[in-house]
Amino acid sequence: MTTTPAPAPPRAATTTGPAIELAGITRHFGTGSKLVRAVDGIDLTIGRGEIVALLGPNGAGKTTTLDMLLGLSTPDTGQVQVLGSPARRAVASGRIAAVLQTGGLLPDLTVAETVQVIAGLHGAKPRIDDVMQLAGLTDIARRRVGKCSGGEQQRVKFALALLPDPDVLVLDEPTAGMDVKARRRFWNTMRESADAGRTVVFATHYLEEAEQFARRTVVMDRGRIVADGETAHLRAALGGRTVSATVPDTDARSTIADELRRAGADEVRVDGTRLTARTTASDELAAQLLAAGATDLEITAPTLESAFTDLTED
Ligand SMILES: Nc1ncnc2c1ncn2[C@@H]1O[C@H](COP(=O)(O)OP(=O)(O)OP(=O)(O)O)[C@@H](O)[C@H]1O
Repeated sequence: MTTTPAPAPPRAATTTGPAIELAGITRHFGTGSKLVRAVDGIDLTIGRGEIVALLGPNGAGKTTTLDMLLGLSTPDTGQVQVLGSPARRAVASGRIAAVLQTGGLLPDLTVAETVQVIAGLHGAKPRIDDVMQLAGLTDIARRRVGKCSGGEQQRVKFALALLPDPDVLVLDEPTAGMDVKARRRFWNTMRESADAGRTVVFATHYLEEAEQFARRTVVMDRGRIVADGETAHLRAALGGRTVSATVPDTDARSTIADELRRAGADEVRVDGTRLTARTTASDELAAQLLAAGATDLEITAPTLESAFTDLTED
């Protein structure tokens, strides 16, 4: 039996309330001395249209969290709501879809055939052309999936996830194994999709992806959320900024370096005429250096990599 899908309601017309709500979620594996608390009490609310990076080291609990979000596993305790419904109902109605690390594609089908078969199952044939284009697959439509690179296969999975026109898209390390060019291409495509108002949650090990793509970053470690905020704020709030300048005047250089050390600035270094320090008062230090005749002033924010290391270190 074939069914014609009802036209999707405009995204803005769906009910109000958050896209995702996790309340008091826990999930463990094993027992006794082998007990692993993969998710150890997570509360997380994600609004509609937000793009959120879930960042954390191996084993932090990201995949376990996303699996519960997708109804693939059930929390031991706590509630998962997606667009106001239990996760499984949201998945069944195509309102949430995912690009996961696991889950194979059939290698003997071409890219176009793969998309057509799944579109048939979803009753989404009218969306095939749009989705092929959005996922950047038009040029490789006739290639067998088995001959596609890792990055191209991820784009095929992305296309399949877009077929039901989901409101929420979940991506678990979608660019793992892609080279820099493929990664950039993937995120450009994703950005277009997100601009259409979708909520996007992605787990990543690539810290620059969180910086470039997500306004909000949730950092997980050992099953817990250890930081949650605007990606730029998270970066700036942690560790201040590194200020570096050439200070030709020897007395001024050593006076400023001594003052910085007394004030508790980190990593105060003097290499020849170059003075470098990490401080939370970077504007004040920059003004002081310029007043002392400094040149070649540089101020750099820490990378998320170093912010993340600071956060997750004991
Ligand atoms: N099915 C399972 N059986 C036993 N332990 C599991 C199972 N799934 C996950 N774990 C454990 O739960 C913890 C969290 O794993 P999870 O895969 O959620 O982390 P992650 O943050 O996604 O890691 P990665 O970045 O490596 O994918 C890890 O210690 C992992 O070994």
